[in-house]
Amino acid sequence: MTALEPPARPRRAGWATRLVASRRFQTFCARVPGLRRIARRDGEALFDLVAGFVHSQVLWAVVELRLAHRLFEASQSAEALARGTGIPAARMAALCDAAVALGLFCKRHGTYSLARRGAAMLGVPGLEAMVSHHSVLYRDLSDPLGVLRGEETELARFWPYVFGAAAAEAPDVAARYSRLMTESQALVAEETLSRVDLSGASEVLDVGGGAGAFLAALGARHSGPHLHLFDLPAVAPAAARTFAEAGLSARARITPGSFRDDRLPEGADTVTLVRVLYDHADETVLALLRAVHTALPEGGRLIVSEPMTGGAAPHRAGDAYFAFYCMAMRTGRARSPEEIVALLRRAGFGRIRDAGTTRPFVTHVLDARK
Ligand SMILES: C[S@@+](CC[C@H](N)C(=O)[O-])C[C@H]1O[C@@H](n2cnc3c(N)ncnc32)[C@H](O)[C@@H]1O
Repeated sequence: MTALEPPARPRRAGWATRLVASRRFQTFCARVPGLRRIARRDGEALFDLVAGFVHSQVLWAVVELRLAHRLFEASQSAEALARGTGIPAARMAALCDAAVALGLFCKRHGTYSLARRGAAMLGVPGLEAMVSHHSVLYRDLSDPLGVLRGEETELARFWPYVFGAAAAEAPDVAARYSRLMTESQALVAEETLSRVDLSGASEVLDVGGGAGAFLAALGARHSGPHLHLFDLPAVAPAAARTFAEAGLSARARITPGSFRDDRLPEGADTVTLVRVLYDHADETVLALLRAVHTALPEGGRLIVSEPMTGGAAPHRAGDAYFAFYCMAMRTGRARSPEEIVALLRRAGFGRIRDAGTTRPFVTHVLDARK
């Protein structure tokens, strides 16, 4: 249910649901061809849910030991891969077999090589860094009820700005989270810029723009727009480096500040909020959207890009992953496009277009006009 939908009246489970849930019916299905196939598929899907956490840990171990990189260099035996890891060869073989089963590696005559999916993993910018930092989320999710009840989490400390600008003052902490965001930004920028055309913008203000990766991608794609980044003071030096390295310093400027405490700079005809809203509570988001509305000229444009939930039709990426990730961060939440549209309307935005996504696990884009 989204915040906009009235709740449906509670109904008792229908006869079909009660039938499928009965042990006798399941036993019957296992014997009847046709039904047997459906029952087996359901069984496999349920088992995948049961085993999902273990699959993630296998992936985490593969990333941590850089096995995909080593197999990219040359196919190898488990003995060779085990050397220097402190893991016995037989256990390394078990890990590699698990990676074969998950479609990451291939195995031939006891030698392992990269499967297509394992190779693709190396080609996805930021994926390995994302997997690595998930150890923090997994520790929190070892007590999912605690996360659901809103108890303290380790992940919230990983992203200290969720507690306000002052919490994110340490440059090393800001550098750590900015690096992770920068590495994963390439796909987000690619998806966002394929959904909306920003070539005609005169100045784009990226609020919460982090280390500048989104503006750098925008600047590389379109030569017209001036680039303006707004983020916390601890993050600004990394953005300056990004622009210098991309040869964009002459087109780019940076305003350090907090959107909780400071006015947003004016002058941009387009504002972007990329992976910012889901970190914050509704009141903070509404205040930020109102501030963006004030900063924009009449007809100005706001692009919101971040992973969203499915609303009336929950989906795996938004509802079973990002919603729980945000919950573990404690302050924000993943929202459906409809919920963000409602907040945009309350902030004064009129024409709003859902620019959609082809990859909901990367981002989803909304395009609004003042
Ligand atoms: C999840 S990161 C996204 C960074 C970048 N937009 C991206 O997608 O890679 C959220 C960003 O919002 C910034 N941020 C959080 N609170 C802020 C505040 N009060 N004022 C300005 N920026 C803030 C953080 O420093 C961080 O760079």
